[in-house]
Amino acid sequence: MQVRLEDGAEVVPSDRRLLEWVDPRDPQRAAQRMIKDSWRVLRIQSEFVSGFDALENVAEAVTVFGSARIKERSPEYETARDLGRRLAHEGFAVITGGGPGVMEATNRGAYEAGAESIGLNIELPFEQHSNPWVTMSMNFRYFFVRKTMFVKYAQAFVCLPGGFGTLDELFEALTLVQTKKVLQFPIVLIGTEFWGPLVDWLRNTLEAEGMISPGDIDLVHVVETPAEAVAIVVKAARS
Ligand SMILES: C/C(=C\CNc1ncnc2c1ncn2[C@@H]1O[C@H](COP(=O)(O)O)[C@@H](O)[C@H]1O)CO
Repeated sequence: MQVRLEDGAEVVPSDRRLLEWVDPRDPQRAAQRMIKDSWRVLRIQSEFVSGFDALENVAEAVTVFGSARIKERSPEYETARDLGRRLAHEGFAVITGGGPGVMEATNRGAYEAGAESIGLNIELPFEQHSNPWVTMSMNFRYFFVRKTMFVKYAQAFVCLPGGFGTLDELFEALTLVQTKKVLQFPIVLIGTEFWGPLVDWLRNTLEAEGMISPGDIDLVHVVETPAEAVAIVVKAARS
């Protein structure tokens, strides 16, 4: 499943091939299609099978999201590393996207503390390696298959500051909890200054305009430190 760069060219990831629209009126494009979408389902199925098989014996785990762009030795990196370490000390495995930044730092903290440290990587159009701080690594072709694993094998989500990827993962989790697809699943955001304005907007705009129910906001816990985040996760998991 590894993505390679061929002569510097971008490799087309499987997700893009699946999502691109092929105009059936254009015989040339239709003929160029390497496999039909219907047969692509078998590849998707095999990715679910290998994910379920690899992860079925994971004990209590917490999935951590956050920016792929923060650098080693930055305060944000050290916060994520501290989070990984603290989760490990409480007996949790950590699951991340397996990439750089927050993912690497969290895996590193857990790894250094002797816990199971799982990286669920994703095929991207540019070369992508798993960070080295994992005890188990998988590389997924499809975002939606990988996201299923993030939720299914975790007892909670913790989000550190991040960009589109982190927001996507956060709001997917929120929707699943709001619609009761998953139960008893704490979602904790670390960083009051970073997340505060977003939560204010959720309250003052979404809730005020009736786009979410009163109480939906309570699905997210905003805290300042990894210690506070871990306390929430532990309380929920042990209750
Ligand atoms: C852009 C950079 C690296 C990309 N590599 C990634 N590897 C694995 N997972 C990733 C990567 N980029 C995004 N993700 C997922 O989204 C979240 C972070 O995205 P954000 O936009 O940075 O917030 C993260 O939790 C991953 O699951 C830098 O070299």
